[in-house]
Amino acid sequence: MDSSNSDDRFGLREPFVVVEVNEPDSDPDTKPKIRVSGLTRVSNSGVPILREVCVDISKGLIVGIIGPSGSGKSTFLRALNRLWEPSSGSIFLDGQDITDLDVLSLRRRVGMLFQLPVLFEGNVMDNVRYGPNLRGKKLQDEEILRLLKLADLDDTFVKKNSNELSVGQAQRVALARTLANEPEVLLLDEPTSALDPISTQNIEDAIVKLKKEGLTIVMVSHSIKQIQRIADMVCLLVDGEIVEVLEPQQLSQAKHPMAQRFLQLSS
Ligand SMILES: Nc1ncnc2c1ncn2[C@@H]1O[C@H](COP(=O)(O)OP(=O)(O)OP(=O)(O)O)[C@@H](O)[C@H]1O
Repeated sequence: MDSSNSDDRFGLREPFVVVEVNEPDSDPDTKPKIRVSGLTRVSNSGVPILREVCVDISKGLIVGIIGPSGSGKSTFLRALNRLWEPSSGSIFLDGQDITDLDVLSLRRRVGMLFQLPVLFEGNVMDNVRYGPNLRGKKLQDEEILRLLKLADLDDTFVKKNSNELSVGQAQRVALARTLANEPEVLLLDEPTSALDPISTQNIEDAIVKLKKEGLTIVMVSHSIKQIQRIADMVCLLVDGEIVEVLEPQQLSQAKHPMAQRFLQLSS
């Protein structure tokens, strides 16, 4: 692992941080799952929100994104499935510029779970079936139950109306709905912020299980402990820049002053 800020082997501009080094033009299987290069967002009023963020994310890792409120974590995550277009910079999925992909197919491959879940009208089953239905695939009942179980919901939820659910339950249905699309990458924006400790643990277990099945997971979390429990690598985002990439157990060794302060106050 190299967390250098000055690696120019890929011709990328600084600041450049790699979660895992991959040689250029290497075998497609060892290319980064996601490459973010010079990603910049400037607000309509001219304020920089993301500043030339560069990062490689290897397949099958859980990458935690942490940082102070307003540092750009959600904005970064949303860029990965084109919920906004960058002011400059590029994002590659398996080596392909995501702007060359059809947005719907990108969002099937790169599923996102938002901080506040939004469910469609209808019952839980309708919600879980939605994505596959769009592609002409009818999910069998057993598959729906499997997805709900993975998201820590028992089969009594199948027929519940989506407007009868608590925020935590809706969040878990949203997770099952996202998984129904068989994504390759899962973007999680504080996925357990509305959950009790037992559900949190079950969802963390599910995230680790999904990783073992080969999913690449990028997760924003305010919980350092959670990141230490499940992430393989952590990107520290401060004021729109990834200032450090560390292994979770090395967080106390962060050198950036704002990162140090944030970590001290968070632990
Ligand atoms: N659509 C937008 N237009 C203008 N500014 C925005 C927009 N969305 C976000 N911002 C600003 O960009 C900055 C980063 O926001 P973002 O939500 O990405 O931060 P965050 O690190 O996820 O914060 P939190 O931890 O509080 O969720 C903030 O200053 C926010 O006010």
